[in-house]
Amino acid sequence: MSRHLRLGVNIDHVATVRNARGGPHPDPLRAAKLAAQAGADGITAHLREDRRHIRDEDIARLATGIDLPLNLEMAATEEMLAIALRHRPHAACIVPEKRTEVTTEGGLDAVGGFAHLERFAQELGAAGIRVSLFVDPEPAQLDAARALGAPVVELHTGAYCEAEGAAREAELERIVRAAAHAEAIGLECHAGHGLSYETVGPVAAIPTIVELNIGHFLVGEAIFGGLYSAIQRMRACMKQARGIVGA
Ligand SMILES: CC(=O)[C@@H](O)[C@H](O)COP(=O)(O)O
Ligand SMILES: NCC(=O)COP(=O)(O)O
Repeated sequence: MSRHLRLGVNIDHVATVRNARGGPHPDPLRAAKLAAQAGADGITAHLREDRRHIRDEDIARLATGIDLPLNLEMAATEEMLAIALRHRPHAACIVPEKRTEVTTEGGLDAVGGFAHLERFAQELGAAGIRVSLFVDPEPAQLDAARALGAPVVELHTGAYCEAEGAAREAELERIVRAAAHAEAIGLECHAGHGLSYETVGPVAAIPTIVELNIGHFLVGEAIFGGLYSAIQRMRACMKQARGIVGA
């Protein structure tokens, strides 16, 4: 196993704060550059169809303005496919979207949506973009991702983070099993959604997970101690869980 666990910092909610006043501040690109200085391995941005946070011009600026790999989260729509093909991010993570949801409520249904997703996975992959599917930790979903030719899955950790006590342990067990299944069938395994200092450790300790994407909690913590320090503390939690000395 690779002991280094990559941290992708999701800067969506910097844009949420910016959009509250309609001006340019705070700038997600500036946040992305700061995240790089603080030790992020990548930047994640979700261009929602309703543009509630990240906007088209943010993706254009991130695609050329940062030295880190950009992971574009996108719904499987023609509009988003065209944007991804125009900007050619390092990776594209296909996510489900419901217009009225407060946040991404669950994973993509790669089994039921197989026929629809096939062309998106194929066209993104053919353009040299690393395709990832954001799925619930269910083996059948991983099998479908594999059959679609996606090299990567990102396991939705929202249910684990929201649960408490025995229910959280059960959700963690689902993630552990799914991560093992991902490795068994040759998929690179990422995880994310809702992770915090409190919840990150057990997920970071799963040896077959190689990347975590974390956003909302870090941006929230930035209010109290700054983004740089929030990222560094998250990084330390991840290293500690991975057994890296000096965390
Ligand atoms: C897919 C995912 O987990 C993130 O992109 C997250 O959804 C971003 O925040 P919102 O769900 O609030 O848009
Ligand atoms: N794909 C998950 C992600 O990018 C970050 O989710 P969150 O930490 O903002 O909930």
